[in-house]
Amino acid sequence: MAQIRLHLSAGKAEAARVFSSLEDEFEDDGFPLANIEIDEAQKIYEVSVYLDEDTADAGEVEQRFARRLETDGCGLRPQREVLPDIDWVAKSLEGLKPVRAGRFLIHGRHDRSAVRPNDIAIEIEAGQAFGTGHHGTTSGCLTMIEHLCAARAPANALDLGTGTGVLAIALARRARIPVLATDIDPVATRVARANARINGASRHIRFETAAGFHHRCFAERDPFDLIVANILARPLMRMAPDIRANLAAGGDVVLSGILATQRRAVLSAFRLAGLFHQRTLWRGEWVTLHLARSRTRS
Ligand SMILES: C[S@@+](CC[C@H](N)C(=O)[O-])C[C@H]1O[C@@H](n2cnc3c(N)ncnc32)[C@H](O)[C@@H]1O
Repeated sequence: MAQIRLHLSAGKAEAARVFSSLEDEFEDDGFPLANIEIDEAQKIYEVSVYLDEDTADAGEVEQRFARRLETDGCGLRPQREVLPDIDWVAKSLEGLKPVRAGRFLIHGRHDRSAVRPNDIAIEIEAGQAFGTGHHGTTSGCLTMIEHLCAARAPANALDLGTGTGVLAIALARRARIPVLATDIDPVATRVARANARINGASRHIRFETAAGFHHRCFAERDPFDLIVANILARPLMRMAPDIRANLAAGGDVVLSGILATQRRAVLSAFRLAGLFHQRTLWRGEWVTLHLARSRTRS
């Protein structure tokens, strides 16, 4: 349904006074009001009231708006704009188009039709946890997982900081191996567990809430031949010795959540821990790193 916006522009103090007067006038009617700075340099503000085009008494509302301005608006004249009818649900989903990374297609429920025959499709709804595939760190990890799985199949993986569980699900679906997926945030662990169920990956993945490596599940499941951790540079650097200690001989590590400017510092911290750079993927300002226990593997 189209909306009508009645609006006027004024200086800061005048706009605040008009806005407060309109709040008094319309507070019982529930019409949305806004007072937004539209010109920072000249300190010009725009005060608006929004009403649906089919509001029964739209004409009367417009007259009340104009009357208020006559008394409290120093003769300011309102303007009227009809806003086009927008499908807000479709609009909000536009930013969440399916994401491809290697063979993986990460998509929401509304985009099941985008799945092609050879895709490994993972359905994730944007919600309470991080990891819809749209962020460069997640897509970097997915691409790196695809690359590693194609080169040498891992047998026992860890997804540290699982968020929505997207990387754990990708590993389970791609390599059909046991995955331990942990997160410091119990909400994320719950969301990830539900996502694994939706994506038919539950039987491969064990989810635990844990800060770093502080949980007995690591001792029960290590050593891992693939550790994926998309967290942030500083916590990753702190955890470098633990990551190394939980990695099997010949194992691989994929790290992300690292800004390009932090890449050298992260590589140094992990070199000190005995893990060596193999490859970097660049996604905008973010990098995803592949490290291994040997200097020489590709
Ligand atoms: C950037 S998100 C990554 C989510 C998902 N793995 C992805 O790639 O999209 C980082 C996740 O790590 C979790 N996290 C942060 N610090 C952690 C820690 N010390 N131990 C475990 N999880 C942690 C956060 O709660 C968050 O869910």
